[in-house]
Amino acid sequence: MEDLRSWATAVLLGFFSLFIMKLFAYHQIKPILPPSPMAFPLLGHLHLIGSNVHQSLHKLSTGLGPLFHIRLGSVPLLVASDAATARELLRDHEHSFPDSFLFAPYSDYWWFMKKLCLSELLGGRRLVQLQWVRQDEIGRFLEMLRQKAERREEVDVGAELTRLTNNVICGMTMGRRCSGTDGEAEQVRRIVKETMEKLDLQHLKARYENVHRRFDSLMERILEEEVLRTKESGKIGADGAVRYLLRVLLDIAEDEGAKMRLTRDNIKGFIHDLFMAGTDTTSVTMEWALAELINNPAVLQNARREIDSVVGVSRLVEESDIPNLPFLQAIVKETLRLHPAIPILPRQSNAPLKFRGYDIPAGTWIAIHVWEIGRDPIHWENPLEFRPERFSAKGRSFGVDRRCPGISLALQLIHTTLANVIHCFDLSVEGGVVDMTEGHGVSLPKAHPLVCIPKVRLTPLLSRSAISTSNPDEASC
Ligand code: HEM
Repeated sequence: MEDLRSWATAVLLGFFSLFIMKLFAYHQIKPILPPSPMAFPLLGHLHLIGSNVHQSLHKLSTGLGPLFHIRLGSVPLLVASDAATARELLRDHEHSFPDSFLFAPYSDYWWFMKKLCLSELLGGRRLVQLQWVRQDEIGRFLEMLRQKAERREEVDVGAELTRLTNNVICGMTMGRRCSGTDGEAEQVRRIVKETMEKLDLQHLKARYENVHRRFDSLMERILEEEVLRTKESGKIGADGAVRYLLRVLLDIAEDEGAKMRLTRDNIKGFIHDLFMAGTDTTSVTMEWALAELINNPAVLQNARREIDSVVGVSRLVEESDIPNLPFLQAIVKETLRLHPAIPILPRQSNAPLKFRGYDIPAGTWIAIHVWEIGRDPIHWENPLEFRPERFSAKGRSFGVDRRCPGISLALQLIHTTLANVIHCFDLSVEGGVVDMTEGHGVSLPKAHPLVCIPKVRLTPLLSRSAISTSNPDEASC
């Protein structure tokens, strides 16, 4: 009996100490996480996320504050939705978020491609060298508007701006006009559009197979043509003509002694990423800007006055005019504030981190809520109003696009296109006011296309002869 009692006591003591140890371990290990709403098992907070992810996250931050966490299925997501939190997170923990948004994670390959991108496509010298591509495409765009105006036809401005941007990137990367009889630009445009529509926060890096396959076969055809063209015409660029990015990449792929060995898949993936990163972001920004200008005629008049006084009324606006058009630049900044082409900037932490006393596990996705930061009433007076004057004060800026290698190209194209449309046309929509509802998609498109009826304001400028389309390297296109 005595044995039984001491045995039972020992078992009880064992259970008790196990319980104490578990309790201790639980409090030791359980991370302290930022606020979070009630979650469902397995689903987590998926039920709280609608088709407009940035708006769903905005609703959540209204209740939970500027730093909260949710779980999308098994994917943990930390959301930073005010400027101070985002700045602190990016500044103090930048080394914990090494993944690049589009390209492969930081690696020798990433650095190599990024350097190449800057030296052969998006850097200052190359931008100047390929200015004629932008000028030519803007000329064609203006001419299309003129013809539509003459015929009093409607224009789907967003679709035309996407075509323009696409043709510029096509022309600058591959030295060819992709638009035209073979409709390649159209195909690229549709593929990029589908990819952008299908990407969402739960599939940040998802590449849908059929979209990929179609891009792949299109690029394969272009690569074959490029190889054939070089065989026929010898090494392009040897005579000082422009070697386009595609040619540079093919040369590296063919060079057995090259430091970085590139495969055809690398080349196709790289070009795909450039289209993905550059097309919709740029065209959607121009479309929102024009929509805002139609809805804000006083701002439009100010912009027009500025352009008329700097450029006059007898020529088109050129890239070299842009530094002298500060109000136009303010219009673009204000557009990016209210309608950021990337409303949520994603990062992923590669190591556990401590932030404001919270434990953020490794592998957590971080969402910098750019859209909400741009509408924060603490920083912006009447944040929902389109008031470019707020950027007229020197030094005021907006945007988290430090790591965007294409931003100089995008701004050149956006400023020059907008300036010329403002200068040469009056755009109006049925009913007089543009519906500004946001649609779905990563690049914050409009819910309803901007369909306008253009009217020519400065007639003599827009005959094709007035638009310089001089391609210094015409033979290679
Ligand atoms: C208004 C137009 C544009 C906006 C608002 C924009 C914005 C951004 C942003 C916010 C990022 C992410 C940066 C980060 O992760 O911190 C990015 C990345 C990138 N952008 Fe842009 N972008 C625009 C146009 C372009 C254009 C025209 C190109 C090139 C043709 C381009 C190429 C890229 C590339 C390659 C990346 C990935 C960089 C990396 O992974 O490190 N972008 N852009």
